[in-house]
Amino acid sequence: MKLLEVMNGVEFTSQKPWNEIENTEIKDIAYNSSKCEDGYIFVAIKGETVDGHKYVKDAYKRGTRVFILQDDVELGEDAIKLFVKDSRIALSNMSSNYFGNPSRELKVIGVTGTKGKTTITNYISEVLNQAGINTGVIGTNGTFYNGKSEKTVNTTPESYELHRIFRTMLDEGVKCVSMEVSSGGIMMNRVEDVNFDIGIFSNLSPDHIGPKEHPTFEHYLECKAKLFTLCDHGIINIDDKHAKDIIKHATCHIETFGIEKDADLKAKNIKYSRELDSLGTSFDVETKDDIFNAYICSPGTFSIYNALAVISVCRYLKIDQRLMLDALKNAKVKGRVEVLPVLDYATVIIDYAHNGVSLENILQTLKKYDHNRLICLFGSVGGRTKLRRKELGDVASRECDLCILTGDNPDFEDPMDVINDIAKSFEGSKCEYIKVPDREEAIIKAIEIAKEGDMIVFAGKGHEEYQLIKGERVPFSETEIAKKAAAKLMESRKIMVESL
Ligand SMILES: CC(=O)N[C@H]1[C@@H](OP(=O)(O)OP(=O)(O)OC[C@H]2O[C@@H](n3ccc(=O)[nH]c3=O)[C@H](O)[C@@H]2O)O[C@H](CO)[C@@H](O)[C@@H]1O[C@H](C)C(=O)N[C@@H](C)C(=O)N[C@H](CCC(=O)O)C(=O)O
Ligand SMILES: Nc1ncnc2c1ncn2[C@@H]1O[C@H](COP(=O)(O)OP(=O)(O)OP(=O)(O)O)[C@@H](O)[C@H]1O
Repeated sequence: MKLLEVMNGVEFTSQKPWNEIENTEIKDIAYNSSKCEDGYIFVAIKGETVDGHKYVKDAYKRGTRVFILQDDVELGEDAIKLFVKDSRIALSNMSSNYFGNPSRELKVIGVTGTKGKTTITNYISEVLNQAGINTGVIGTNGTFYNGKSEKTVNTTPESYELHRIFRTMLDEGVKCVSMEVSSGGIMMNRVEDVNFDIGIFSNLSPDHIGPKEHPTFEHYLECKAKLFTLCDHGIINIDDKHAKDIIKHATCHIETFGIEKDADLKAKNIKYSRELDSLGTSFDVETKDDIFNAYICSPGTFSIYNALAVISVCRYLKIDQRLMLDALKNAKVKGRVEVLPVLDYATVIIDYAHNGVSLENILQTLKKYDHNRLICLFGSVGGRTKLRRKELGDVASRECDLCILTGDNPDFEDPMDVINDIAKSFEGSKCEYIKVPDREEAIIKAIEIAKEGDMIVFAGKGHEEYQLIKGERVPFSETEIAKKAAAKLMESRKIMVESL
């Protein structure tokens, strides 16, 4: 490919004459020097940890001769240096060009917000696929299309990976992509050149504020709001207290959904139901010219908000209403309020809630269903802010009858130290608690102590199939452990009954 085709739309200056740049062909783009070889362009990014300009010489040694730079670096005479104002923005533009601007040929739906991104993107894909629109997903749980999957390092991949994935999906017949748009992804210009058709805002609360992330809450909000300058049609949760701020920044057409405030799509007459393998919610959806009933096999108010976002998308894309409602009825997301039908006398749920806000949401939601005790098994990640431990402990000790404090990705920290931090929240609380640092033992304990009508939540790990211990991802499946423990328990009870 010609270098100039890749640079289309990127402003740059160079130390080389135009004819030399014009005649240069390139094989590929790399933003990590270790991937560089002859024929590549190396994009030097000033990172959060290191300055990519440090690795320019390494890329040169590997045979690369074309460089995108913000600062000058001394190199051999044969190097072509293209100077840009911002390497990340240049990488985004170049990646889109290199892969043939695939997002322009796809319908791209971006979902942003503090909570609900993974759930909404996956619901959209399930519903659209069932309606016959081949839809792929990109987000925290990975990349999925046509039954294939790929792991992602970031919720919103780096621009080069993103456009590569779009290209592959497009070549394999995908028509629509439902993707999570993190504030970090927007801050790092990963989605700058994505042609979004629809943007969705779920909600906003303080998160990702700190070193290497957002300096302030306002910055976090502005990053989220930027999505609504990159899309044609914005779908906004009007009940969120920051909806107005998001709309204020938007340049796209806006449509709203909600439960409390006036909205283009409003849920009413909410009813909850509890089955062995699901916690369901039924509600009426009212628009200015229609009213219909919807059912989802997921509990609580936040699930209704997620469903309203999906219904808004389907209406915008003119999906048949019957098809949409049928698909929504069965839509499930791994590790998001996932009911494990392992015990026939108690409800066991796996959920990804790992901060105060989401744990409070799920626990308060579950309390709305008939239950005996509300039991929560949780921990908090090692080596990170102690504030999260306090938030989680405060919420769980307030909302639950019993908590099992355990390990959750302890990494290099002793899980007991994390547990002891969390336990401080239980001083003076009516909620009982036990400490079981090994998460597998904790799950077995939870299954053993379950009584008729109990509601038990394993919070924090959600879809994760590992436990992070001393820098290593050790395979770990909550589902498998719970299944085995329940089967063993049932077997021992059967033996006891038979021996009577
Ligand atoms: C702190 C942070 O955000 N880091 C992200 C960032 O890496 P970075 O800029 O820090 O990279 P760096 O390590 O400083 O290196 C700078 C440059 O030198 C290059 N390099 C480095 C070493 C070498 O030998 N050769 C070389 O060329 C690197 O490839 C890079 O281009 O850019 C990388 C590529 O886009 C990301 O993978 C990486 O995400 C890390 C893994 C991360 O944890 N990010 C989190 C904060 C994040 O982005 N989270 C959001 C979700 C949260 C939200 O809602 O905001 C997400 O979308 O995942
Ligand atoms: N709309 C929502 N509002 C509040 N909480 C939600 C919502 N949807 C899901 N949750 C809760 O938050 C947890 C994470 O949900 P989900 O993974 O969909 O959000 P996310 O935005 O992708 O989060 P993260 O950035 O942490 O990956 C769920 O397990 C559930 O407990």
